[in-house]
Amino acid sequence: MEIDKAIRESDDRRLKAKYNNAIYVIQRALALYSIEEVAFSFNGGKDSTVLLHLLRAGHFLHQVEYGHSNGDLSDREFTFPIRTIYFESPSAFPEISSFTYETADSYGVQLDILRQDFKSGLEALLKAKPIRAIFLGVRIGDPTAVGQEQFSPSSSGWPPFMRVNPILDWSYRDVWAFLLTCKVQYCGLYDQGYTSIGSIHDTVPNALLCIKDSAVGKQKFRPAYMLSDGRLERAGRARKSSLIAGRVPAVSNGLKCVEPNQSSLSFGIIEDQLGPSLCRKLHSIGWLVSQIAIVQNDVDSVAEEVERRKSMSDMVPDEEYKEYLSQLFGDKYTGDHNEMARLPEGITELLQHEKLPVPLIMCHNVIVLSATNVDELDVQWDALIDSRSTSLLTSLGPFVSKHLTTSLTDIEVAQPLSKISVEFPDIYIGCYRKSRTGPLAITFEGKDQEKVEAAMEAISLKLSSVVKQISL
Ligand SMILES: Cc1cc2nc3c(=O)[nH]c(=O)nc-3n(C[C@H](O)[C@H](O)[C@H](O)COP(=O)(O)O)c2cc1C
Ligand SMILES: Nc1ncnc2c1ncn2[C@@H]1O[C@H](COP(=O)(O)OP(=O)(O)OP(=O)(O)O)[C@@H](O)[C@H]1O
Ligand SMILES: [Mg+2]
Repeated sequence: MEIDKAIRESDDRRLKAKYNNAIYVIQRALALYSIEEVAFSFNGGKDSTVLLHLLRAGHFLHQVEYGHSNGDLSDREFTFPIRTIYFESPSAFPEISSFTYETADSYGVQLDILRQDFKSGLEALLKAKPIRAIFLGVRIGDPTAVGQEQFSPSSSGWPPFMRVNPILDWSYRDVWAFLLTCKVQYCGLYDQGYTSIGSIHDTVPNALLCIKDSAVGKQKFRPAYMLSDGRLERAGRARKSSLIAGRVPAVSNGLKCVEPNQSSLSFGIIEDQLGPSLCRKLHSIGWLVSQIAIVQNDVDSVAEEVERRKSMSDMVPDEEYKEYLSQLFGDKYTGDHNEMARLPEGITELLQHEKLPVPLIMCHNVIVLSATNVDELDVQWDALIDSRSTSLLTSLGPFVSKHLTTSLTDIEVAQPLSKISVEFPDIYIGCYRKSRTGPLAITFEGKDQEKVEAAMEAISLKLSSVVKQISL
């Protein structure tokens, strides 16, 4: 089986682990349900293309395991036995529709075409067929994945069936690693900068892949697999709603910051001022920021990112917060603002302060700051520090920083520095050069002043012995 062989021969250990897990889920589903009771929801997108090939491999391995095949069958002799449904829509990209049909043809997939909306189509299908489980190419970053597991019953209000999500835990990189390793065809739109494909009305190529072709003066895009930050996969998809513009700009659990993309921050149209400002503030009270994430400014994207950082449940309307908003907006308080009152379920505290028109939100170890500019951030930060009601902020002492400069080259300082960083594991050592030929500045940061000074002395000694060796 060519897919199984390609993965086994690859030396990408992460991909192998993801593949094995997905195959395990598929095989469990095939053991739990008969072949007539399962269906595959295929739409020609990259995730469902991955799933198609996983299902081909999973079914093949299942057959071998149960002794129905000796494993010698050529893949093309194999008719794909799982009922496959495609919800065809007039607003689908023609490239996606034709890829879906062509792929089905190539792999012996019999397509059941449904032309209703998802819910009505599934209701009709489940009445007519004994289907009990449906395979979907949903992944954890998708807005619809929130709260789902690899086996998740359909939601209430939907006909009853089991949603089986074998690639739920796959990242954007995993998807591309699989498609490229297995050398399978995918829809050509992904080579034109599309990174996630919805309808023709809400999808454009991902601006992060744009290359300006100066000769012709028109835009060109790199292929989807070149997008380095998979979290921005949906940057080419229009937002479902613009209900909460300006809300929830910064979330920090002490080590990570999430910043919704305001006014196309992520496209470089405006300069990010909140991120650096918040980093400085966190640093001043002893926190290190290890990551800043920029996400779309909508409820789903923020919830997903928070979910990734700290497992937290769905966004639900919060009455107390709604009350604050209605006081703030008075008569202008509309349905849209109701959306703004959606907070993560399991919220632990609303942090009130006289200087804040609306309280800050704290959920477990995540603090949500709702500033839209640096001035507002200052006010919210002061209120947060002032209240000191969170142990997140109180337990840490500030950093002590020292630095020295040297005219030695990077290569000459590399070895002494790595020795010192082993000797002083709790001191953060960094290097930077303001210009390529200028002196190298070495910074030392830590909570214990004596240790910072000891590390600096130790490196000075080591560097001066390098200088002596050079001058000898
Ligand atoms: C086979 C299948 C099963 C689905 N099951 C559910 C479900 O149980 N609950 C739900 O809220 N949406 C379900 N959906 C809808 C998807 O979550 C859908 O992608 C989402 O509502 C957004 O669709 P849109 O982006 O096309 O508007 C299902 C869709 C498909 C194709
Ligand atoms: N029109 C459709 N017909 C059948 N299944 C669908 C349809 N739209 C979505 N699905 C199912 O939902 C899954 C998730 O859709 P989603 O759009 O997130 O992924 P994709 O289309 O496979 O890839 P991409 O994120 O690149 O668009 C699909 O993999 C597929 O299983
Ligand atoms: Mg899609």
